[in-house]
Amino acid sequence: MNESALREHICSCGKSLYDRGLATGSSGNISVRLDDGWLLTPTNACLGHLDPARLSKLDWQGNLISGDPASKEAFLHRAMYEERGSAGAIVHLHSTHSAAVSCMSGLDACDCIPPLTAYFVMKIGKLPLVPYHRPGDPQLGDAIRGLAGKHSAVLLANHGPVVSGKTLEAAMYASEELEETAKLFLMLRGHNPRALNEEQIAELRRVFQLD
Ligand SMILES: O=C(O)[C@@H](O)C(=O)COP(=O)(O)O
Ligand SMILES: [Zn+2]
Repeated sequence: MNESALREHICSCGKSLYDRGLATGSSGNISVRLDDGWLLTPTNACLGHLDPARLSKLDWQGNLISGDPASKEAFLHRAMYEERGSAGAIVHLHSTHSAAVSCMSGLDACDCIPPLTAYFVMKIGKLPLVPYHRPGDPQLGDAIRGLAGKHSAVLLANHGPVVSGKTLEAAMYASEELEETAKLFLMLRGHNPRALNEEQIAELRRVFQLD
C-alpha cells in the first residue's frame, strides 16, 4: 500500500474500532511504518473521526514532519518498531476487558492471560505486563524496549494493550482477539478453567510457525 492508501486505512480501521466500542472518546492510538518514516494518530484525536490529511508523519528521531501534533505515546510506538523490525503497524487501545485485566492484582507479569484458546496463542502468545507509568511518560519507551523483542503485544498496567503486527489488519485482528480472550478470562474467574498445555502450545507453534 502506498502512503495515501495507508492514511485511508488508518482512518477506516480507527472508525471500525470506534464504531464497535473498542475505542471510546479520544483514547487509543494507531501507527503504521512507511518507507520514509511513520504515520501516527494525532494526540487527542477520536479514532472514529480521523482525517487522513491530518495524521502525524514522523521521522525515526521522533520529529514531526507533517500533520497535527502526534500522540503523546509516540516514543512508545517508536520503541516497539525499533525492537521489532517485522512490525508494520501498532494499535494501542483502552478496550474494556483488556483494560480491566490490566488493573487486576496478582497477575503473572510474564504472562497476564493464560493460553485459554488456540487463537489467542496464535495471535498474541505470551502477554507480559508493563509496570504502571503515566500515559506519555518517556520511561514507558524503555520499559517496552526490554519486552518488545520477544513479544508482539504487551499490556500496560492500569491502562491497556499495545499490539504490533506485520500489517495494520494483523495488529487490529490481534487486538480484537486479545480483547475477546480478556473477556473470557474474566468470565472464567472462579470456574477453574483448563488452559492449553505445553504440548498443545508447541504443536501450534510448529504447525503455524509462530515466532
Ligand atoms: O492513555 C493515554 O492518555 C494515551 O495512551 C491514549 O490512549 C491517548 O493519547 P493520545 O494518543 O495522545 O491522544
Ligand atoms: Zn492509552
